[in-house]
Amino acid sequence: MAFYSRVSGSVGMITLQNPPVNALSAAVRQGIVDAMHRALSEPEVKSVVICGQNGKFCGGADIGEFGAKMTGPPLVPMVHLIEAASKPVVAAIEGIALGGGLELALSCHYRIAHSKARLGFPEVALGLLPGAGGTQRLPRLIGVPASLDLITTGRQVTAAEARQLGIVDEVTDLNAVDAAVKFAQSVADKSLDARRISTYPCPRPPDLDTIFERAMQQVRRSARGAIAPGTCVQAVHAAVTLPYAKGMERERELFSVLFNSGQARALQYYFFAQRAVSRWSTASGARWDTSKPRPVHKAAVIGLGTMGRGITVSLAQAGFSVVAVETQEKQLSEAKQAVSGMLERGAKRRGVPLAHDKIKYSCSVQAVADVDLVIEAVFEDMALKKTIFQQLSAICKPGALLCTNTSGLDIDELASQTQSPELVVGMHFFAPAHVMQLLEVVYGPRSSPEAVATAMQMGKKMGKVSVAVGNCRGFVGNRMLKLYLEQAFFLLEEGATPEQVDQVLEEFGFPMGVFKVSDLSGLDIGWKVRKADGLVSPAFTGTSARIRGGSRYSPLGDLLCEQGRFGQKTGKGWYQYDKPGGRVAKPDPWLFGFLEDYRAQHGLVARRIDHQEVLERCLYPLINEGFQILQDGIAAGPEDIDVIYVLGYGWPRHRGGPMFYASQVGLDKVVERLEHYQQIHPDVPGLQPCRLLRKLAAISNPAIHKWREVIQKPRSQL
Ligand SMILES: CC(C)(COP(=O)(O)OP(=O)(O)OC[C@H]1O[C@@H](n2cnc3c(N)ncnc32)[C@H](O)[C@@H]1OP(=O)(O)O)[C@@H](O)C(=O)NCCC(=O)NCCSC(=O)C[C@@H](O)CCCCCCCCCCCCC(=O)O
Repeated sequence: MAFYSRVSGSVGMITLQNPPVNALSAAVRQGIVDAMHRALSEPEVKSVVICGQNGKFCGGADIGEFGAKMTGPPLVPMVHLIEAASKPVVAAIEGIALGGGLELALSCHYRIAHSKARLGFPEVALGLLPGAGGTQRLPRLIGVPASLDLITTGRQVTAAEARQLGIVDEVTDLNAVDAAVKFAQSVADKSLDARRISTYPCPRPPDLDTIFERAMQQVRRSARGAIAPGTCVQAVHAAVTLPYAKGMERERELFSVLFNSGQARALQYYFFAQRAVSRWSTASGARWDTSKPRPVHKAAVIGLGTMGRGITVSLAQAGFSVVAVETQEKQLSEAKQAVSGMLERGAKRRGVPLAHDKIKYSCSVQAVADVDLVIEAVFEDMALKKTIFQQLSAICKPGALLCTNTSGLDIDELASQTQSPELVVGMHFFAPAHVMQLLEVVYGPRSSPEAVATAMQMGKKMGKVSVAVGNCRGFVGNRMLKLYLEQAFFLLEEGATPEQVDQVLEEFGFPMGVFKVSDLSGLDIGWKVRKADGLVSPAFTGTSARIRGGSRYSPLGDLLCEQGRFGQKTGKGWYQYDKPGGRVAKPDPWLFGFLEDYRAQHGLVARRIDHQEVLERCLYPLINEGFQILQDGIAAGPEDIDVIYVLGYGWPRHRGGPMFYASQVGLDKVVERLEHYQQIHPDVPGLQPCRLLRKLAAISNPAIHKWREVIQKPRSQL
């Protein structure tokens, strides 16, 4: 709701009250409309201030209302009522003015912001455009180029930048509401003729066409199939080419297209999913709200390869004291240099002080004796990790949390090397660890709720989105990825090329197709894992070359590695590059010949494989594995999987994540297509729809938020 009061005798004060972000729910809109009418009708009131409770002006329209039938006064007439008011209205912006919140502020005649406030139009990230006049008022106020930047990217600006752009009239370090009240008194009798933004002419720079062409090209390049950014450009175009009223009609039309799109549904689902994962639970019932994290002041990182360096930077930037350990002298000095460079670049980019003094380097594991938490980040080698965990258990102080950055090894096996297995959890960072937002927090059967809570909180402090997952090979992300990679290899055996498969996946919205990603991360990584698993051996020849454990296996990746083709780093992989370390992937005629010979050798006949098959074969087995993961209780809900895939694996956000995508395709359709492919490839177990998927499909596609009711309670793991 919105609360009306009178201050200093002549100022009507409207306070938005809808915690936590004062979103413009039906009740808030009704409250504002009622309060405006009251303020306008009271003769003693000479001016009005609009502010938000608890230091937050307004987080915009209530996204939770978008799925249901709209009630209450609509937003557009509400902002028109404010702008048309005969008494000056001043917005007192504290904390945030986002989306509809900024539109509300733009309908006021003046805007006073606190210096710590952030302003912006994040609608594009929800698959929308500012639909309450934002696309028409902002260009009139600050011009087309700056408006295009803010509206198409969703970039939020500080109060200082907002002042520079002309969005706010004054910035204060003091109480913004008090400042707004004083300001409102000072303008009480001033004419409002020049204060109604909708009456301003929209500036028309001479190179207008070029500006819009460039904006369109820019959004096409970065949007990867998302429709909202381009539609935002069209809406801003209307502000320049149409009178205000017509521009508003066009904004409404374009908003309606986006509002009713699947992409908006996906992005809004994702918005809530990303927040839902912080309310974690484990298979045994440990929960975020009943588990207390331990205090962590000092942390250690063991192993300063690429991952260890990124984790060190991330910890130091989050304010933790870090002991960074690398036993090889040469590696240690290289790491010091690399970490310094990363910190300097980070400080410059984020405008924060350097965090060099947070880090102490050592080449002895003994240096971690007094830390509260250790993150082991050595090679993916179980024997080595076990030795380190034995050492850590002996060296670390009682109660220290022992974490591993393994990307898929058994947490419990590592825990069993220590005296306190309840203090062992996985903290699986994604490369580059100081940049990527995702953290999989992996609990083993013996990890304590307190240990999980501590790792989850550490992740949050490091600016990560932490997702709690159970212990299994590959955890959630890499376990599902295995099925995706496997199908990509099979498609090559059957006649596809890496370019074809990658193109289909990139058109779907992945930033890079599976083969380009493989070249980037290095083919040798998977090869080492397969070798350790006993899948690579000269013994597998003839008819057994393409079978492991009774199931179909493609040795294509192994064969490339045997040729020294490890991807970008060697200048050759699934593609060729102009030099080792080169970045631009080019089709490689050698590979086509290699694939032909391979097929001939194994009696495979290449066939034409269409776009749809590539997509379904790559995505549906991955999705099916996601259902298996839910069935096994490894992830608590579909949101966990979707967040992992969007933040860790480049799944296009406007498709919501693999589980949301499946819900949109229709679970019965996914089952039907998997069964179809399984009939053709009976030797591929990943094509067999799992029990949970079949069960959900059979009860006619329940909405994704209902799936948890169907997922059976798995057996206790803690
Ligand atoms: C605000 C934040 C920056 C705060 O971040 P912080 O980290 O502090 O906290 P959290 O992110 O964890 O959030 C806390 C809590 O609050 C929930 N929440 C946040 N914002 C909203 C919101 N806007 N609505 C609802 N709930 C919100 C959040 O979910 C958390 O709760 P949870 O229980 O999930 O943990 C940060 O939260 C943030 O960035 N928020 C999003 C801000 C945003 O995107 N704002 C824009 C919203 S969209 C909008 O404003 C649209 C407008 O332009 C105009 C729309 C016109 C409307 C017309 C509607 C007509 C409909 C019919 C049309 C039909 C068309 C046709 O068919 O013709």
